[in-house]
Amino acid sequence: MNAPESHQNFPKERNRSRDSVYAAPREKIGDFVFDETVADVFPDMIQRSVPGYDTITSLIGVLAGRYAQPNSTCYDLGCSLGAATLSMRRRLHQPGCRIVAVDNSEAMIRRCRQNIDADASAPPVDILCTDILDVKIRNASVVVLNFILQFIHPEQRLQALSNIYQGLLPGGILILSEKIRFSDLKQQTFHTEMHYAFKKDNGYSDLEISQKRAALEKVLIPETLTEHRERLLAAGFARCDVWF
Ligand SMILES: C[S@@+](CC[C@H](N)C(=O)[O-])C[C@H]1O[C@@H](n2cnc3c(N)ncnc32)[C@H](O)[C@@H]1O
Ligand SMILES: O=C(O)C(=O)C[C@]1(C(=O)O)C=C[C@@H](O)C=C1
Repeated sequence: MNAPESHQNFPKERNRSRDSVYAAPREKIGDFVFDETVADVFPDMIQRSVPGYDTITSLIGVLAGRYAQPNSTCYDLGCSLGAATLSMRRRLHQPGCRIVAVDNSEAMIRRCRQNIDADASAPPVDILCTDILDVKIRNASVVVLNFILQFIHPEQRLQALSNIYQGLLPGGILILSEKIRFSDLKQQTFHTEMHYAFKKDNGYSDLEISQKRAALEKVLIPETLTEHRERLLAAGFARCDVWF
């Protein structure tokens, strides 16, 4: 398939707005929220902030094409503008498959609907504006959590994963992407510095990086790979493999 060079999982006409949400100095930094301002620039923001985002999102579609089962449902939980939904939709060839895309931000869901409407792929998509903790997962062959578990309160994460596990068909998969934390201080410092360097290289200023970091501090709670692994096994998953 042809993949345009940037924001390849979003329709072209929604690619243009550049993220300058944290560019101007702020007296007080409130908690980060997925509101209209963020939704407007989201394709640019996430691509310039998350190393590997486009590759991961494209490969979610490849994984769905491989693991989706006929007459089953693929879930995109915390779908934002529908990038993972579109990536899966374009690669699902199994008969009777549908996608359920869920996000609790109205600003995101409104734009997600426009993106799905503008896409001509065949599998039906249901778009729900609700909390992923309130969604009963049923008859699922593929469930995607692409950079969203990190925004769920840590005490609610086991419940979220157990709910997903209970709704998965035999042979079904959960694809989980997260920003991770390292328990070794030197390793954590190295990765933090690399992440800042990535953002600077993508045109963010020191002020933008530090103001956004302050806004995310209490909202995006990363955990170690071990914590994720142990929780996935506690939720019932038979195995947990790092694929990227
Ligand atoms: C970093 S974005 C996810 C990116 C998206 N999955 C993608 O592939 O482009 C996190 C999203 O999770 C949503 N979110 C956060 N907490 C949520 C919750 N409890 N229920 C539903 N959506 C939630 C936010 O509104 C936001 O759109
Ligand atoms: O960790 C950061 O600094 C980020 O910017 C990451 C992150 C994310 O992983 O969701 C945070 C919020 C935005 O939605 C885009 C990217």
